[in-house]
Amino acid sequence: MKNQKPIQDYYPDELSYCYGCGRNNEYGHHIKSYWDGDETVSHFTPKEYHIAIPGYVYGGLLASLIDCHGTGSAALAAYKAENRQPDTLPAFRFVTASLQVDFLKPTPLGVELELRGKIVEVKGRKVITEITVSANGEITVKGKVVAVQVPETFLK
Ligand SMILES: CCCCCCCC(=O)SCCNC(=O)CCNC(=O)[C@H](O)C(C)(C)COP(=O)(O)OP(=O)(O)OC[C@H]1O[C@@H](n2cnc3c(N)ncnc32)[C@H](O)[C@@H]1OP(=O)(O)O
Repeated sequence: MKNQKPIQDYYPDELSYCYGCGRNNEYGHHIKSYWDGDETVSHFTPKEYHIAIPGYVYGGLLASLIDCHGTGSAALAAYKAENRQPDTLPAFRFVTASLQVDFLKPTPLGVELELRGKIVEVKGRKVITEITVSANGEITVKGKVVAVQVPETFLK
């Protein structure tokens, strides 16, 4: 992970406005995803206004983190499957087809969260990942993301 550029920093400017991961969205979360061995990793510290009930993180935010770490992990996995670097062409860009989230325990506010992704399947235009969210070393949320390469028709 050291000295690695996050996959989102390879997205072109016009695809970098996503609320979850777009570096050009001043209101967004700016999620960054990296390889850590065979897993992907991302860190995020919720703000105090990302609150559900006092002391705990809002579930919609947690789903959003899983969503964008999932699509970022999908892009990382697609390059790896072709043994290519992320600055090579053709570029892999993914959108979310399906997002499943299980909230196992309340997620405490005020600490850094760690997201870890496992690549479950890389098949054709589709990548499936399983993502966990941990707080204080304990998994509080699990998710599954089906990401599909952005069709040409999506890009205006
Ligand atoms: C680059 C910066 C991106 C940042 C992204 C951030 C994350 C987001 O929030 S993206 C926004 C939310 N997502 C969307 O708006 C997507 C809307 N949906 C779509 O555009 C389309 O349904 C799309 C592109 C996902 C899939 O359509 P299409 O390209 O026709 O896929 P299609 O050929 O039918 O299916 C491809 C594979 O995906 C699977 N798949 C498609 N949809 C789903 C689904 N909902 N659930 C499970 N699997 C699915 C298919 O079964 C198929 O798998 P297989 O190859 O094994 O048969």
